[in-house]
Amino acid sequence: MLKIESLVKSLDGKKIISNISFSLKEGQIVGLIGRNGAGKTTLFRLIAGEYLADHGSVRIEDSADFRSQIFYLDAPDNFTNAHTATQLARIFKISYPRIDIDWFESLVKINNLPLNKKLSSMSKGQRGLILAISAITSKARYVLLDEPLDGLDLIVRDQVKQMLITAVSNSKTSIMIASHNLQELDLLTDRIILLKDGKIANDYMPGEELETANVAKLQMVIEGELPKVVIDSGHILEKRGHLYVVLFKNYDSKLANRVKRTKAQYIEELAVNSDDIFRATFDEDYRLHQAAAQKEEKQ
Ligand SMILES: Nc1ncnc2c1ncn2[C@@H]1O[C@H](COP(=O)(O)OP(=O)(O)OP(=O)(O)O)[C@@H](O)[C@H]1O
Repeated sequence: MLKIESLVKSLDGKKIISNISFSLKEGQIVGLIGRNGAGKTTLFRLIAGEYLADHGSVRIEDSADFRSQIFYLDAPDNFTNAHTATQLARIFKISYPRIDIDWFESLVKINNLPLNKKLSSMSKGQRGLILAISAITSKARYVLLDEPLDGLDLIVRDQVKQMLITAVSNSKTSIMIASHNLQELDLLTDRIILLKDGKIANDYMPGEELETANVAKLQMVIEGELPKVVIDSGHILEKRGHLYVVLFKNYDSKLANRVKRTKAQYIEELAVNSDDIFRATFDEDYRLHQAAAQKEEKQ
């Protein structure tokens, strides 16, 4: 198990990671989400040992061989581009001595990718596939991937996802994926960690968010004026005629009663997903933005 305990990191005098603790179990795919600049890459760099933490620790229980157990490519384009797939596998062997080069080469071939062409002359999707193949065949127990599916077409994304799922189910690998594609993460991951203000704001299993996040998504039919509770505490996600989909955070029994007492003709609770959790977590950012826009309008 990879144990992260009380990690703290400041950059340029600003606290980016502020007391983060969690463990990564074997055989899990974990999503890491947060707004731009939330500290996802910084956290990966700390876990991979590229940054020294100001405080706290990253440990792998039952292993002293730390480096070869964590696969992380920081800004992969920088060095991988200058090499062919065959060369890369041999370079990776220095850091990951257990890399299975035969398996690497067979996966490259199965995916119709060239072994002897520099990555710089491949497309983004082809490079993405080669990096996913490298991560899996490295035999590192913990794989950290920053936006691995970004910019890849649907078919390549499915191929990468298939490889990641096979890797965790066939071995003791554990994969952590930083991504802004929350819908994709909901379907791919066993667990999602949401960063806000340098801390873990939520840690949940997709599909079970409702119990942990206290967020409700209601489909409501409202004719006439919008009820005050919807304006004050809700976030309207959709409107089609009189049909509204409204998100509520901190949805406790008091708020539920206020909603029930409205003149809505029909109310139905819908399943909550990570997009909803994310919006609810950053609700104040919307409201600040709205207030600033209104102020601008008045001037
Ligand atoms: N080398 C650095 N020196 C100073 N500040 C940095 C450095 N790297 C990152 N930061 C700052 O740390 C914060 C977190 O950056 P980080 O790249 O970890 O965020 P992120 O969650 O990965 O963002 P994104 O989703 O946009 O990729 C940002 O405010 C960024 O400006």
